[in-house]
Amino acid sequence: MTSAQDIQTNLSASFQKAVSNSWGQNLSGSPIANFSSPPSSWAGAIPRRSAPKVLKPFNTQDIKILLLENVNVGGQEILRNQGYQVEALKTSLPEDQLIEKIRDIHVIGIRSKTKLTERVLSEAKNLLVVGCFCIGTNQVDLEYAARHGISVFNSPFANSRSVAELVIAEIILLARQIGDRSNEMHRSTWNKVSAKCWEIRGKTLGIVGYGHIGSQLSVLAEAMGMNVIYYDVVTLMALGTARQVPTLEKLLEESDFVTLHVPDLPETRNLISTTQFEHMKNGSYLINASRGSVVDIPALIKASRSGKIAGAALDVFPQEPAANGDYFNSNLNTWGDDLRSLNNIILTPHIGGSTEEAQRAIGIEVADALVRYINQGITLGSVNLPEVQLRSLTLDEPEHARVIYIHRNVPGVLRKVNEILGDHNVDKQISDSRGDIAYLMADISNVRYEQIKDIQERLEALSSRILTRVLY
Ligand SMILES: NC(=O)c1ccc[n+]([C@@H]2O[C@H](COP(=O)([O-])OP(=O)(O)OC[C@H]3O[C@@H](n4cnc5c(N)ncnc54)[C@H](O)[C@@H]3O)[C@@H](O)[C@H]2O)c1
Ligand SMILES: O=C(O)[C@H](O)COP(=O)(O)O
Repeated sequence: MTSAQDIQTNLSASFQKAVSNSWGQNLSGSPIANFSSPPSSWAGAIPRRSAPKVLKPFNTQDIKILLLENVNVGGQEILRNQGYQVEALKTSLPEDQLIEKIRDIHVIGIRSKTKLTERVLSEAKNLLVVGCFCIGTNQVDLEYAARHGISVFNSPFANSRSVAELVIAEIILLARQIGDRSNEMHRSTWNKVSAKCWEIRGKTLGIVGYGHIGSQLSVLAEAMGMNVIYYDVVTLMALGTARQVPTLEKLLEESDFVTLHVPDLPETRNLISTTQFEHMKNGSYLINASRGSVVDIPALIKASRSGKIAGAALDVFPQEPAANGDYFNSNLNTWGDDLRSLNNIILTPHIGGSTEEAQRAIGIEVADALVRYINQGITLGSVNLPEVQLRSLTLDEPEHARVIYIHRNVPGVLRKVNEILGDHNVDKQISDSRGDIAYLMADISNVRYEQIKDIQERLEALSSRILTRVLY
């Protein structure tokens, strides 16, 4: 039988590249399964009569994963238990170091700090998949990734509750000026005041962005006796007695507390700036735990100095340091010192989602999605590729192959693909598209190793190809 090594050696230049994307190039083990003798990663592992065991493709120990920004150990364990090579770092990396590392890896796991720009991704020749171990995906060039067949996953809501709880705490802290009182006590000053300190009962909370976090917050705030209004670009069902208002201006004019829960988008940059502060009630409060780009910080400083707003809580900033340490100063940004000098401004280092519960849940959710994608090509939950799934093949189904063909969504591709696959026994096939990109998954039975090579070569030769993988 032809070995995987032999096949790789004989490949044409273009096929070499394709195989690299489907695990072969630079990997020491077999690029695709040997159908007569299964890979060592699963050979002999399962008693014949046990529940069907999902097939693992290739030698999983050949998969190189880089995890940045202190990804939770629960997630790390899931990946290590697959046999993948996992390097986990506690911080993000400067761009030059990131580029150096990303050249060699198949999978990268990041949080909100690591910027996977076109410049960085264009160096990532072997990269198949990105795991954002957080909610936000604005730090990744999703379109570039999709055009190069790199799937991106995130955890859409595992830290929503943690953020909502932080905001509830901040509403009370701001209303009672707790940050200032605590700072004074730390400097040994006793300053017992009640002027401009309020209960939150009966006050109006204005939520901008009524998604996972905003709606969760709505329920908690109402339970504490607040009136809740919200503004969102889409019409959404109100929870409890909350009420959607038609414009941002209306929300700003009615609210005692304004809290922001929108994604970072071109339309949300500086969503709250000088004009919006003018619309806010005198002596109201602003909370931002969404993205630093959403608030115009110099305008906030002005609104705070003039007494227009009575306080603010900021968890996110336009520039944030890559690691923990003494960084929040004017070396990082021009306004850091001004912010620190203001009264009743609570500053936290992007910890909205930083709880044990949230980080563990995110770690597990994203690591599971990565394993499903690496081992089975399943894109459920992908934020930039079509979501496609076929059931897992088992050891009871020998001589099967799963073909994955990511391609440009242009007319006539399916006919050409099926001319290639049609010579074989295609058990199942599914295809879906998202904008310009389409994802096809087909399970083929009674297929020999040599035939797989032929299928892969022919798919690779199609002009629509972005990436071909053959699993099992
Ligand atoms: N501080 C943290 O640690 C932390 C943690 C989690 C999430 N976040 C940030 O919070 C954001 C919101 O999270 P989520 O899970 O609630 O997101 P989500 O996608 O569930 O909800 C966002 C809502 O904002 C709305 N929206 C979009 N553009 C808008 C606009 N211009 N005006 C008004 N509404 C608009 C959307 O329609 C949606 O309902 C995330 O994108 C992320 O950037 C921060
Ligand atoms: O997008 C998110 O989930 C939050 O901003 C949290 O990001 P982090 O994982 O970097 O703390």
